[in-house]
Amino acid sequence: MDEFHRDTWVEIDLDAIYDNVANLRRFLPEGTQIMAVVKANAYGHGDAQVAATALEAGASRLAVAFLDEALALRKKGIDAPILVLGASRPEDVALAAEHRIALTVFRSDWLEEASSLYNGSTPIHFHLKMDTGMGRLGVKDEEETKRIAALIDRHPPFVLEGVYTHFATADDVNTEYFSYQYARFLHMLDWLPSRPPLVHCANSAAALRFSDRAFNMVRFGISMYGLAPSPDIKPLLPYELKEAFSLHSRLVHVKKLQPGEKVSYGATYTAQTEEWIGTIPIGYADGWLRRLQHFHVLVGGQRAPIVGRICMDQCMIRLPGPLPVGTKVTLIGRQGDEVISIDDVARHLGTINYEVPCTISYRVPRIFFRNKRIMGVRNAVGRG
Ligand SMILES: Cc1ncc(COP(=O)(O)O)c(CNc2conc2O)c1O
Repeated sequence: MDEFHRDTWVEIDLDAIYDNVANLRRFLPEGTQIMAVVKANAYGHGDAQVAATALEAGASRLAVAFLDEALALRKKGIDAPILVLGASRPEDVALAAEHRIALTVFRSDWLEEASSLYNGSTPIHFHLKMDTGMGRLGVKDEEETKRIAALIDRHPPFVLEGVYTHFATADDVNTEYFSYQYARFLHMLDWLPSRPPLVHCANSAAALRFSDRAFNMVRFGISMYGLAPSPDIKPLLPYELKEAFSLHSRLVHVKKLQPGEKVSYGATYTAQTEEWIGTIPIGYADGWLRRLQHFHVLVGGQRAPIVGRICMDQCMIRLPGPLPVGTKVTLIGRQGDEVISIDDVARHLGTINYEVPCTISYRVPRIFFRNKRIMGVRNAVGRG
Protein backbone atom coordinates (compact mmCIF):
# COMPACT_ATOMS: atom_id res chain seq x y z
CA MET A 1 0.00 0.00 0.00
CA ASP A 2 1.25 3.50 -0.82
CA GLU A 3 1.85 6.01 1.93
CA PHE A 4 0.92 9.67 1.68
CA HIS A 5 2.02 12.65 3.74
CA ARG A 6 -0.68 15.29 3.36
CA ASP A 7 -3.98 15.08 5.20
CA THR A 8 -6.24 15.21 2.14
CA TRP A 9 -7.57 12.04 0.56
CA VAL A 10 -10.36 10.42 -1.48
CA GLU A 11 -12.17 7.38 -0.10
CA ILE A 12 -13.54 4.91 -2.67
CA ASP A 13 -16.20 2.55 -1.37
CA LEU A 14 -15.75 -0.51 -3.58
CA ASP A 15 -18.75 -2.14 -1.88
CA ALA A 16 -20.87 0.58 -3.53
CA ILE A 17 -19.29 -0.16 -6.92
CA TYR A 18 -19.98 -3.86 -6.40
CA ASP A 19 -23.60 -3.28 -5.42
CA ASN A 20 -24.27 -0.89 -8.33
CA VAL A 21 -23.00 -3.48 -10.81
CA ALA A 22 -24.63 -6.45 -9.08
CA ASN A 23 -27.96 -4.62 -9.02
CA LEU A 24 -27.65 -3.89 -12.74
CA ARG A 25 -26.82 -7.56 -13.32
CA ARG A 26 -30.06 -8.56 -11.62
CA PHE A 27 -32.02 -5.84 -13.44
CA LEU A 28 -30.90 -6.51 -17.02
CA PRO A 29 -32.49 -9.16 -19.22
CA GLU A 30 -30.76 -12.54 -19.00
CA GLY A 31 -27.75 -12.75 -21.32
CA THR A 32 -27.09 -9.00 -21.54
CA GLN A 33 -23.40 -8.46 -20.86
CA ILE A 34 -22.08 -5.56 -18.79
CA MET A 35 -19.10 -3.58 -20.08
CA ALA A 36 -17.79 -1.48 -17.18
CA VAL A 37 -16.61 1.92 -18.41
CA VAL A 38 -13.41 2.67 -16.49
CA LYS A 39 -11.93 5.42 -18.65
CA ALA A 40 -10.35 8.54 -17.09
CA ASN A 41 -9.03 6.50 -14.16
CA ALA A 42 -12.55 5.09 -13.69
CA TYR A 43 -14.03 8.59 -13.62
CA GLY A 44 -11.45 9.45 -10.96
CA HIS A 45 -12.28 6.41 -8.80
CA GLY A 46 -9.20 4.27 -9.55
CA ASP A 47 -9.09 2.26 -12.78
CA ALA A 48 -7.73 -1.12 -11.68
CA GLN A 49 -9.57 -1.29 -8.37
CA VAL A 50 -12.92 -0.41 -9.97
CA ALA A 51 -12.29 -2.75 -12.90
CA ALA A 52 -11.54 -5.70 -10.61
CA THR A 53 -14.59 -4.99 -8.44
CA ALA A 54 -16.92 -4.57 -11.43
CA LEU A 55 -15.70 -7.86 -12.92
CA GLU A 56 -16.26 -9.59 -9.59
CA ALA A 57 -19.80 -8.18 -9.49
CA GLY A 58 -20.77 -9.48 -12.91
CA ALA A 59 -19.25 -7.24 -15.57
CA SER A 60 -17.54 -9.28 -18.30
CA ARG A 61 -15.74 -6.56 -20.24
CA LEU A 62 -14.17 -3.16 -19.76
CA ALA A 63 -14.11 0.06 -21.79
CA VAL A 64 -11.58 2.85 -21.78
CA ALA A 65 -11.15 5.99 -23.87
CA PHE A 66 -7.62 5.53 -25.23
CA LEU A 67 -5.13 2.72 -25.84
CA ASP A 68 -2.80 3.96 -23.10
CA GLU A 69 -5.57 3.44 -20.54
CA ALA A 70 -6.02 -0.14 -21.70
CA LEU A 71 -2.27 -0.82 -21.58
CA ALA A 72 -2.17 0.62 -18.05
CA LEU A 73 -4.88 -1.84 -16.96
CA ARG A 74 -2.94 -4.72 -18.48
CA LYS A 75 0.18 -3.56 -16.59
CA LYS A 76 -1.89 -3.63 -13.40
CA GLY A 77 -2.87 -7.24 -14.04
CA ILE A 78 -6.36 -6.77 -15.48
CA ASP A 79 -6.86 -9.59 -17.98
CA ALA A 80 -10.49 -9.13 -19.03
CA PRO A 81 -11.45 -8.02 -22.57
CA ILE A 82 -11.00 -4.26 -23.00
CA LEU A 83 -12.46 -2.05 -25.73
CA VAL A 84 -10.92 1.33 -26.60
CA LEU A 85 -13.90 3.62 -27.26
CA GLY A 86 -11.93 6.52 -28.72
CA ALA A 87 -9.74 6.85 -31.80
CA SER A 88 -6.43 4.97 -32.00
CA ARG A 89 -3.52 5.17 -34.42
CA PRO A 90 -3.33 2.66 -37.30
CA GLU A 91 0.31 1.94 -36.39
CA ASP A 92 -0.82 0.82 -32.91
CA VAL A 93 -2.91 -2.12 -34.15
CA ALA A 94 0.01 -4.50 -33.51
CA LEU A 95 0.35 -3.27 -29.93
CA ALA A 96 -3.39 -3.65 -29.36
CA ALA A 97 -3.36 -7.17 -30.82
CA GLU A 98 -0.39 -8.16 -28.66
CA HIS A 99 -2.27 -7.11 -25.51
CA ARG A 100 -5.65 -8.46 -26.63
CA ILE A 101 -7.20 -4.99 -26.67
CA ALA A 102 -10.13 -4.34 -29.01
CA LEU A 103 -10.22 -1.10 -30.99
CA THR A 104 -13.04 1.04 -32.33
CA VAL A 105 -13.10 1.48 -36.10
CA PHE A 106 -15.15 4.01 -38.04
CA ARG A 107 -13.05 5.00 -41.10
CA SER A 108 -12.14 2.79 -44.05
CA ASP A 109 -8.99 4.81 -44.82
CA TRP A 110 -7.81 4.19 -41.26
CA LEU A 111 -8.44 0.47 -41.70
CA GLU A 112 -6.64 0.45 -45.06
CA GLU A 113 -3.57 1.99 -43.42
CA ALA A 114 -3.82 -0.41 -40.46
CA SER A 115 -4.00 -3.42 -42.78
CA SER A 116 -0.92 -2.23 -44.68
CA LEU A 117 1.02 -1.74 -41.43
CA TYR A 118 -0.07 -4.85 -39.56
CA ASN A 119 1.71 -8.01 -40.72
CA GLY A 120 1.06 -10.06 -37.60
CA SER A 121 -1.12 -13.13 -37.32
CA THR A 122 -2.41 -12.40 -33.82
CA PRO A 123 -6.11 -11.53 -34.14
CA ILE A 124 -7.17 -7.92 -33.56
CA HIS A 125 -10.80 -7.37 -32.54
CA PHE A 126 -12.68 -4.36 -33.84
CA HIS A 127 -15.95 -2.78 -32.82
CA LEU A 128 -17.51 -0.76 -35.62
CA LYS A 129 -18.84 2.57 -34.34
CA MET A 130 -21.97 3.92 -36.03
CA ASP A 131 -22.91 7.59 -35.68
CA THR A 132 -26.70 7.57 -35.31
CA GLY A 133 -26.82 11.18 -34.12
CA MET A 134 -24.24 11.74 -31.39
CA GLY A 135 -22.12 13.56 -33.96
CA ARG A 136 -18.75 12.53 -32.50
CA LEU A 137 -17.26 9.32 -33.98
CA GLY A 138 -18.80 6.74 -36.29
CA VAL A 139 -19.75 5.77 -39.80
CA LYS A 140 -22.76 7.56 -41.23
CA ASP A 141 -23.28 5.98 -44.65
CA GLU A 142 -23.86 2.54 -46.11
CA GLU A 143 -20.94 2.57 -48.56
CA GLU A 144 -18.39 3.30 -45.84
CA THR A 145 -19.93 0.63 -43.63
CA LYS A 146 -19.78 -2.00 -46.37
CA ARG A 147 -16.20 -0.97 -47.24
CA ILE A 148 -15.10 -1.48 -43.63
CA ALA A 149 -16.88 -4.83 -43.32
CA ALA A 150 -15.30 -6.04 -46.57
CA LEU A 151 -11.81 -4.88 -45.50
CA ILE A 152 -12.10 -6.75 -42.20
CA ASP A 153 -13.35 -9.81 -44.02
CA ARG A 154 -10.39 -9.72 -46.41
CA HIS A 155 -7.75 -9.45 -43.69
CA PRO A 156 -7.61 -12.74 -41.66
CA PRO A 157 -6.25 -11.31 -38.38
CA PHE A 158 -9.00 -8.66 -38.40
CA VAL A 159 -12.10 -9.75 -36.50
CA LEU A 160 -15.34 -7.78 -36.36
CA GLU A 161 -16.30 -8.52 -32.75
CA GLY A 162 -18.87 -5.77 -32.23
CA VAL A 163 -20.91 -2.90 -33.56
CA TYR A 164 -22.18 -0.02 -31.47
CA THR A 165 -23.56 3.47 -31.27
CA HIS A 166 -23.79 6.11 -28.54
CA PHE A 167 -26.82 8.09 -27.44
CA ALA A 168 -26.73 11.87 -27.06
CA THR A 169 -29.91 12.22 -24.97
CA ALA A 170 -30.63 8.96 -23.14
CA ASP A 171 -30.47 10.99 -19.91
CA ASP A 172 -33.16 13.39 -21.13
CA VAL A 173 -36.74 12.92 -19.95
CA ASN A 174 -37.85 13.66 -23.51
CA THR A 175 -37.16 10.42 -25.44
CA GLU A 176 -37.78 11.74 -28.95
CA TYR A 177 -34.17 11.99 -30.08
CA PHE A 178 -33.28 8.77 -28.26
CA SER A 179 -36.00 6.99 -30.24
CA TYR A 180 -34.72 8.54 -33.46
CA GLN A 181 -31.19 7.29 -32.77
CA TYR A 182 -32.41 3.84 -31.77
CA ALA A 183 -34.42 3.51 -34.97
CA ARG A 184 -31.45 4.78 -37.00
CA PHE A 185 -29.22 2.15 -35.38
CA LEU A 186 -31.67 -0.63 -36.31
CA HIS A 187 -31.65 0.63 -39.89
CA MET A 188 -27.85 0.96 -40.08
CA LEU A 189 -27.31 -2.51 -38.65
CA ASP A 190 -28.93 -3.90 -41.79
CA TRP A 191 -26.05 -2.44 -43.82
CA LEU A 192 -23.84 -5.19 -42.40
CA PRO A 193 -23.83 -8.59 -44.13
CA SER A 194 -24.45 -10.08 -40.66
CA ARG A 195 -24.43 -8.86 -37.08
CA PRO A 196 -21.16 -9.45 -35.15
CA PRO A 197 -21.28 -11.24 -31.78
CA LEU A 198 -21.63 -8.02 -29.78
CA VAL A 199 -24.19 -5.30 -30.51
CA HIS A 200 -24.35 -2.49 -27.96
CA CYS A 201 -25.85 0.96 -27.70
CA ALA A 202 -26.75 1.67 -24.07
CA ASN A 203 -24.90 3.89 -21.64
CA SER A 204 -26.06 4.01 -17.99
CA ALA A 205 -29.16 6.06 -18.76
CA ALA A 206 -30.29 3.79 -21.59
CA ALA A 207 -29.42 0.62 -19.66
CA LEU A 208 -31.50 1.74 -16.69
CA ARG A 209 -34.41 3.22 -18.67
CA PHE A 210 -34.63 1.12 -21.83
CA SER A 211 -33.09 -2.23 -20.95
CA ASP A 212 -35.43 -3.88 -23.47
CA ARG A 213 -33.55 -2.00 -26.21
CA ALA A 214 -29.98 -2.77 -25.17
CA PHE A 215 -29.20 -5.64 -27.58
CA ASN A 216 -26.64 -7.95 -25.89
CA MET A 217 -24.32 -5.63 -23.96
CA VAL A 218 -24.50 -2.31 -22.08
CA ARG A 219 -21.68 0.14 -21.40
CA PHE A 220 -22.10 1.05 -17.75
CA GLY A 221 -20.27 4.15 -16.59
CA ILE A 222 -21.61 6.92 -14.40
CA SER A 223 -24.18 4.84 -12.50
CA MET A 224 -21.57 2.21 -11.64
CA TYR A 225 -20.10 5.00 -9.50
CA GLY A 226 -23.49 5.58 -7.90
CA LEU A 227 -24.37 8.75 -9.80
CA ALA A 228 -27.54 9.42 -11.78
CA PRO A 229 -26.86 10.22 -15.46
CA SER A 230 -28.82 13.46 -14.98
CA PRO A 231 -30.85 15.09 -12.19
CA ASP A 232 -33.98 14.92 -14.38
CA ILE A 233 -34.04 11.15 -14.72
CA LYS A 234 -32.91 10.41 -11.14
CA PRO A 235 -36.56 9.81 -10.05
CA LEU A 236 -37.04 7.44 -12.99
CA LEU A 237 -34.21 5.04 -12.11
CA PRO A 238 -35.28 1.45 -11.27
CA TYR A 239 -33.18 1.06 -8.15
CA GLU A 240 -31.16 3.10 -5.64
CA LEU A 241 -27.58 3.91 -6.61
CA LYS A 242 -24.79 4.07 -4.00
CA GLU A 243 -22.22 6.87 -4.33
CA ALA A 244 -18.69 5.46 -4.08
CA PHE A 245 -16.62 8.65 -3.88
CA SER A 246 -15.93 10.88 -0.88
CA LEU A 247 -13.30 13.56 -0.27
CA HIS A 248 -11.78 14.48 3.11
CA SER A 249 -9.09 16.65 4.69
CA ARG A 250 -8.02 17.90 8.14
CA LEU A 251 -7.56 21.33 9.70
CA VAL A 252 -3.88 22.27 9.58
CA HIS A 253 -4.26 25.73 11.11
CA VAL A 254 -6.92 27.46 13.24
CA LYS A 255 -6.96 31.16 14.21
CA LYS A 256 -9.32 33.81 15.51
CA LEU A 257 -9.75 36.87 13.31
CA GLN A 258 -10.77 40.27 14.58
CA PRO A 259 -13.39 42.30 12.65
CA GLY A 260 -11.79 43.81 9.58
CA GLU A 261 -9.05 41.22 9.17
CA LYS A 262 -8.69 39.64 5.72
CA VAL A 263 -8.40 36.14 4.22
CA SER A 264 -6.52 34.91 1.12
CA TYR A 265 -5.37 36.36 -2.21
CA GLY A 266 -6.88 39.70 -3.19
CA ALA A 267 -7.91 40.18 0.46
CA THR A 268 -11.45 39.71 -0.84
CA TYR A 269 -12.84 38.33 2.44
CA THR A 270 -13.14 40.52 5.54
CA ALA A 271 -14.08 39.17 8.95
CA GLN A 272 -17.27 40.93 10.10
CA THR A 273 -17.01 39.90 13.72
CA GLU A 274 -14.58 37.81 15.77
CA GLU A 275 -14.35 34.68 13.56
CA TRP A 276 -12.60 31.35 13.82
CA ILE A 277 -10.90 30.48 10.52
CA GLY A 278 -9.48 27.08 9.59
CA THR A 279 -7.03 26.25 6.81
CA ILE A 280 -7.21 22.92 4.94
CA PRO A 281 -4.53 21.50 2.60
CA ILE A 282 -6.52 21.26 -0.64
CA GLY A 283 -6.67 23.71 -3.52
CA TYR A 284 -7.32 24.13 -7.20
CA ALA A 285 -4.29 22.01 -8.19
CA ASP A 286 -6.18 19.13 -6.55
CA GLY A 287 -9.25 19.89 -8.62
CA TRP A 288 -10.96 21.75 -5.79
CA LEU A 289 -11.63 24.60 -8.19
CA ARG A 290 -11.56 28.35 -7.43
CA ARG A 291 -15.25 28.55 -8.40
CA LEU A 292 -15.97 26.60 -5.21
CA GLN A 293 -15.37 29.78 -3.20
CA HIS A 294 -18.66 30.50 -1.32
CA PHE A 295 -19.49 26.77 -1.36
CA HIS A 296 -19.17 24.91 1.96
CA VAL A 297 -17.61 21.87 3.59
CA LEU A 298 -18.52 19.83 6.66
CA VAL A 299 -16.59 20.06 9.92
CA GLY A 300 -17.74 19.00 13.35
CA GLY A 301 -20.90 17.69 11.68
CA GLN A 302 -21.82 21.20 10.55
CA ARG A 303 -21.59 23.21 7.34
CA ALA A 304 -18.64 25.60 7.17
CA PRO A 305 -18.42 28.17 4.34
CA ILE A 306 -15.29 28.40 2.19
CA VAL A 307 -14.08 31.99 2.69
CA GLY A 308 -11.66 33.95 0.54
CA ARG A 309 -10.10 32.77 -2.71
CA ILE A 310 -9.18 29.10 -3.07
CA CYS A 311 -5.40 28.82 -3.46
CA MET A 312 -3.42 26.27 -5.46
CA ASP A 313 -2.87 23.96 -2.50
CA GLN A 314 -5.00 25.31 0.37
CA CYS A 315 -8.26 27.01 1.20
CA MET A 316 -9.85 28.58 4.25
CA ILE A 317 -13.16 27.93 5.95
CA ARG A 318 -15.09 29.79 8.64
CA LEU A 319 -15.48 27.47 11.64
CA PRO A 320 -18.50 27.25 13.96
CA GLY A 321 -16.04 27.85 16.81
CA PRO A 322 -12.54 26.95 18.00
CA LEU A 323 -11.72 23.43 16.79
CA PRO A 324 -8.45 21.55 17.26
CA VAL A 325 -5.92 21.28 14.44
CA GLY A 326 -6.35 17.80 12.94
CA THR A 327 -10.16 17.91 13.01
CA LYS A 328 -11.51 15.98 10.01
CA VAL A 329 -13.14 18.04 7.26
CA THR A 330 -15.45 16.43 4.68
CA LEU A 331 -15.66 18.14 1.30
CA ILE A 332 -17.73 15.43 -0.42
CA GLY A 333 -19.54 12.90 1.76
CA ARG A 334 -21.33 12.68 5.08
CA GLN A 335 -20.76 13.91 8.62
CA GLY A 336 -23.63 12.96 10.92
CA ASP A 337 -26.87 14.24 9.39
CA GLU A 338 -25.11 16.54 6.96
CA VAL A 339 -24.21 15.37 3.43
CA ILE A 340 -22.44 17.05 0.52
CA SER A 341 -23.05 14.98 -2.62
CA ILE A 342 -21.19 15.11 -5.90
CA ASP A 343 -24.41 16.50 -7.37
CA ASP A 344 -24.28 19.34 -4.83
CA VAL A 345 -20.74 20.25 -5.91
CA ALA A 346 -21.67 19.95 -9.60
CA ARG A 347 -24.68 22.22 -9.09
CA HIS A 348 -22.55 24.88 -7.40
CA LEU A 349 -20.01 24.66 -10.24
CA GLY A 350 -22.73 24.77 -12.90
CA THR A 351 -21.53 21.49 -14.39
CA ILE A 352 -22.53 17.79 -14.47
CA ASN A 353 -21.70 15.22 -11.83
CA TYR A 354 -19.39 13.31 -14.26
CA GLU A 355 -16.91 16.18 -14.18
CA VAL A 356 -16.47 16.40 -10.39
CA PRO A 357 -14.69 13.09 -9.55
CA CYS A 358 -12.76 13.25 -12.85
CA THR A 359 -11.42 16.66 -11.82
CA ILE A 360 -10.11 15.64 -8.38
CA SER A 361 -6.53 15.28 -9.56
CA TYR A 362 -3.86 12.60 -9.37
CA ARG A 363 -2.35 14.62 -6.48
CA VAL A 364 -5.07 13.48 -4.07
CA PRO A 365 -4.38 9.93 -2.84
CA ARG A 366 -7.16 7.34 -3.14
CA ILE A 367 -7.93 4.98 -0.24
CA PHE A 368 -9.95 1.91 -1.27
CA PHE A 369 -12.41 0.23 1.06
CA ARG A 370 -13.86 -3.27 0.51
CA ASN A 371 -16.04 -4.97 3.11
CA LYS A 372 -15.64 -1.78 5.16
CA ARG A 373 -11.87 -2.32 5.47
CA ILE A 374 -8.94 -0.55 3.76
CA MET A 375 -7.77 -2.85 0.95
CA GLY A 376 -5.44 -0.42 -0.82
CA VAL A 377 -3.98 3.06 -1.01
CA ARG A 378 -2.82 4.71 -4.24
CA ASN A 379 -0.66 7.80 -4.11
CA ALA A 380 0.21 8.85 -7.68
CA VAL A 381 2.42 11.79 -6.59
CA GLY A 382 5.99 11.17 -7.69
CA ARG A 383 5.01 8.37 -10.08
CA GLY A 384 5.79 10.66 -13.01
C1 LIG B 1 -18.97 5.62 -26.06
C2 LIG B 1 -19.38 5.65 -24.62
N1 LIG B 1 -20.04 4.59 -24.11
C3 LIG B 1 -20.44 4.58 -22.83
C4 LIG B 1 -20.17 5.63 -21.99
C5 LIG B 1 -20.65 5.55 -20.57
O1 LIG B 1 -21.67 6.48 -20.39
P1 LIG B 1 -22.24 6.72 -18.91
O2 LIG B 1 -21.07 7.14 -18.07
O3 LIG B 1 -23.27 7.78 -19.08
O4 LIG B 1 -22.80 5.39 -18.49
C6 LIG B 1 -19.50 6.75 -22.48
C7 LIG B 1 -19.27 7.91 -21.55
N2 LIG B 1 -18.68 9.04 -22.12
C8 LIG B 1 -18.78 10.26 -21.59
C9 LIG B 1 -19.37 10.64 -20.43
O5 LIG B 1 -19.20 12.01 -20.36
N3 LIG B 1 -18.57 12.47 -21.45
C10 LIG B 1 -18.29 11.41 -22.21
O6 LIG B 1 -17.69 11.42 -23.37
C11 LIG B 1 -19.08 6.76 -23.82
O7 LIG B 1 -18.42 7.83 -24.36
